[in-house]
Amino acid sequence: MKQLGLGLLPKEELKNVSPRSEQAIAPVTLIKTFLNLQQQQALLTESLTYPFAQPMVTVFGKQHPIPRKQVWFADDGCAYQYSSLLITPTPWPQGLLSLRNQLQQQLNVNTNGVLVNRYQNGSDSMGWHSDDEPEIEPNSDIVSISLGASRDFVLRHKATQQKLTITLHSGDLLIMHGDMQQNWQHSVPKRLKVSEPRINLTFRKLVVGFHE
Ligand SMILES: O=C(O)CCC(=O)C(=O)O
Ligand SMILES: [Fe+2]
Repeated sequence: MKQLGLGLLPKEELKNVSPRSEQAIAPVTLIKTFLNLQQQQALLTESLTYPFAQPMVTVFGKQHPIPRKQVWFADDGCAYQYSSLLITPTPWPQGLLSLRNQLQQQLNVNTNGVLVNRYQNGSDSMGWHSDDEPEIEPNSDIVSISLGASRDFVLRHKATQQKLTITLHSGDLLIMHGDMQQNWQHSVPKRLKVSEPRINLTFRKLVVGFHE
């Protein structure tokens, strides 16, 4: 298991920033190949049974389907609201429950829900956002695990617009630390050359009973 610090930015990101010491360091930790090939394959197979939906959201007064599919698995009392959608929890499938326990044991991260996003190919995407909904336990880490196709995950600092791109490969785990959502947005931009599907799991800790 190799752990990378992400304090350094790629060269092209440096050219407009002076002096160097002004750069923010994104509060993320990347653990490459956290899941072995066998675990990746088992979860990809399990994901074929997940009840994915493609809800409509309102953007600038117009209704659109989100550009990907998703499902929210969580404990009782953990409904999740974002983009005006209130999503009630679906019970955990076995593979994700085991993975949640693995995160608790190996990383000491305690979660009670996982948002699964399915990007059919590089035309599917996720726009700029922060995961800063009020039902998320304040300052909790969000653990993101990727399966299938590699995709770029882009961070953008809210104040300076500084960008950082991390390519997430199958089996990689990225921790978005508690203070990240306050200062940074993130996105998964379209990548039209990508033809294979990707699954992303974001394990979260919600305040139980928030929407009750
Ligand atoms: O697909 C990804 O890597 C990011 C997903 C994400 O940002 C989210 O579910 O909030
Ligand atoms: Fe997010």
